[in-house]
This record gives sequence, C-alpha cells and structure tokens, in this order.
Amino acid sequence: MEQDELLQQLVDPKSPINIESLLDTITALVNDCKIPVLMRMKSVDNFISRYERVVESVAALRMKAADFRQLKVIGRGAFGEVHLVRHTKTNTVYAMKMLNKDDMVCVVDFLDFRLILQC
Ligand SMILES: Nc1ncnc2c1ncn2[C@@H]1O[C@H](COP(=O)(O)OP(=O)(O)OP(=O)(O)O)[C@@H](O)[C@H]1O
Repeated sequence: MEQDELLQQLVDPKSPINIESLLDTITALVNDCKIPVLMRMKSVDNFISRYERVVESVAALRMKAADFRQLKVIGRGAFGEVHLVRHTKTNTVYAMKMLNKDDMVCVVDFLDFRLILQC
C-alpha cells in the first residue's frame, strides 16, 4: 500500500525524507525565515508563528551533544576528532564524530559502540 511505503521512508535512516531529515528541514526553514525582510510577508510571518514553538520543542527533545559525556578521544580525521561518549540517560556508549567546519558548530555522527567492537 502507498501509505505503508511512505511510512517506510519516514523510518528508513537512508531515506532523504526520514523523520530526522524532515525535522532538520523544518528547523532550518523556520530559522532561515526569521529575517525582517522576509517576515514582512504575511505568509512567511504566518509560517513562523505556526512552527516556531514546534521547532523549539523539537530541539529540546532531539538527541544532542549535551546528552553525552565525553570519555576519551579514540580517533582523528581530516576535519575533527572521534570521541568515545556515554549517553547519560541510557548509559549506552557511542562513538561521536565532531566535525569542525566553518559553517557548522558541531556535527555529530552517532554509531553504536557495538559496531566498534565488531570491527
Ligand atoms: N565508530 C567508530 N568506532 C571506533 N573508532 C572510530 C569510529 N569512527 C571513527 N573512528 C576512529 O576515528 C578515526 C577517524 O575517523 P574519521 O571518520 O573522522 O576519519 P576520516 O574519514 O578520515 O575523517 P573525515 O570525515 O574528517 O575526513 C578512524 O580512523 C578511527 O580510528
């Protein structure tokens, strides 16, 4: 069924329209629209009014670097370091890759520690 196919894409980590991508998109869109010249347009102002709070609550709920305690550096790449970290709520250990690029403060790539053990 088409509906099932769509739901499958929402939960597929490799899909460009998975939930994480859609949350990134709406967050970026709301933030990019918060420019006075754009906000003078009624449709943009309405859009921000509708989604600003949602985006704030999504940011508070999503996994973020502050949810992890850094244990040690386990690798270095061309753009940054890979840290061994522990998720403070679940106690699960992950590898966290931090990229230092001009246009981003911190990008993290979480990989289950079990994958490290299998390498
Ligand atoms: N999931 C992981 N588990 C254990 N060690 C890891 C993991 N990911 C990366 N590392 C370690 O960190 C090192 C650097 O990894 P990274 O992915 O940053 O390399 P890179 O591809 O050269 O980096 P960049 O993407 O910045 O070019 C790896 O060589 C490895 O030793």
